[in-house]
Amino acid sequence: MSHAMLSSPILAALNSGVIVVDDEYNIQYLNAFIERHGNLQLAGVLGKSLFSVFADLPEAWLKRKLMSVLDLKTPAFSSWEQRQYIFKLPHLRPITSSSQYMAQNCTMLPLETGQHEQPLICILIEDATDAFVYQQHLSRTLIELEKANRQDGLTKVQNRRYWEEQLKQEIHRAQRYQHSLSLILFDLDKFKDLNDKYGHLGGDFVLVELSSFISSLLRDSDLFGRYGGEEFGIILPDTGLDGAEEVAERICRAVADYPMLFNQQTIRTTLSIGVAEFVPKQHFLHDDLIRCADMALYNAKRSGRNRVCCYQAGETDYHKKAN
Ligand SMILES: Nc1nc2c(ncn2[C@@H]2O[C@H](COP(=O)(O)OP(=O)(O)OP(=O)(O)O)[C@@H](O)[C@H]2O)c(=O)[nH]1
Repeated sequence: MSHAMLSSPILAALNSGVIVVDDEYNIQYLNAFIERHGNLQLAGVLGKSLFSVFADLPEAWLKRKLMSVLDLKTPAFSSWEQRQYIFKLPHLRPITSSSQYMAQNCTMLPLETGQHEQPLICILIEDATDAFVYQQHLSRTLIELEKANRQDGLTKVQNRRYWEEQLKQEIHRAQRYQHSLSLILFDLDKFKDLNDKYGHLGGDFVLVELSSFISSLLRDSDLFGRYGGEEFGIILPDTGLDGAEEVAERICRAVADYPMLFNQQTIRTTLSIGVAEFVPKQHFLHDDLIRCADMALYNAKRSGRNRVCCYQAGETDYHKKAN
């Protein structure tokens, strides 16, 4: 293949990279695109090893690829999805991306040469940075959407739908592996009065503040969700009734002692908390566990609020809700 053909104006003007190497990986040609992005001149690298000119190439991998192109006389490919880039070339876009390097689709082609001429391989480098950045945005958006789908919009703890799904899964796990599992349900005391006194924004502020404060008191493995207006649930995997009661007592005391500053006013509130333990028996569903914790919660309301009540086995009905 003549050098004149390799340096045709079309190759020079191409908006993709072209590098030609021989069977010893020495550079026989590279076009203006590579000169520009790689900050080098063809004259300065002609005949030099590809691997000495481009430091950081995945040498063993690329040699294997190029060898197979020569041996099989068929093209080989590498897409940015498999390997973000082969040649460490900076991209020239004023865009924000997690990478400063050009994402690339590369094609390695065997070039037809005369029988007695040295075999050549052409490496085509297509700039795929736009696709890479678009894909990054898309993945980030999907992660955010997925998170939003699980979160309560106001308090950022799990929303009811997701939290109940978690409870079903944890019950399934506890059944299967005979693990203990407990549930805490709590409700803010006299929240209606708080709303009346500080306005709905004050009420919202308290829900957000307490959610964040209570989250900080829990283990990473505990699952905290908003069950309804001012009612929340915490699933405690691998925790029996005594352990759950201890956690509930700690939360109850910490919240009662937690002053919240809203519009230069200090707000204090308390919780009524019900605790129930999962009973590993057949047909015990997540609804049953919620019902047991709910009974205990209403007992806590009934017996004066700002306290923890545990569900006692055998209780079968709600005590009347306190006024
Ligand atoms: N600010 C605010 N208030 C809410 C929200 N969801 C529910 N509420 C209010 O919470 C109050 C709950 O009142 P009740 O069910 O009577 O209970 P309570 O006043 O807390 O009294 P006890 O539970 O018996 O201690 C209602 O006034 C609801 O409007 C919310 O997202 N933001």
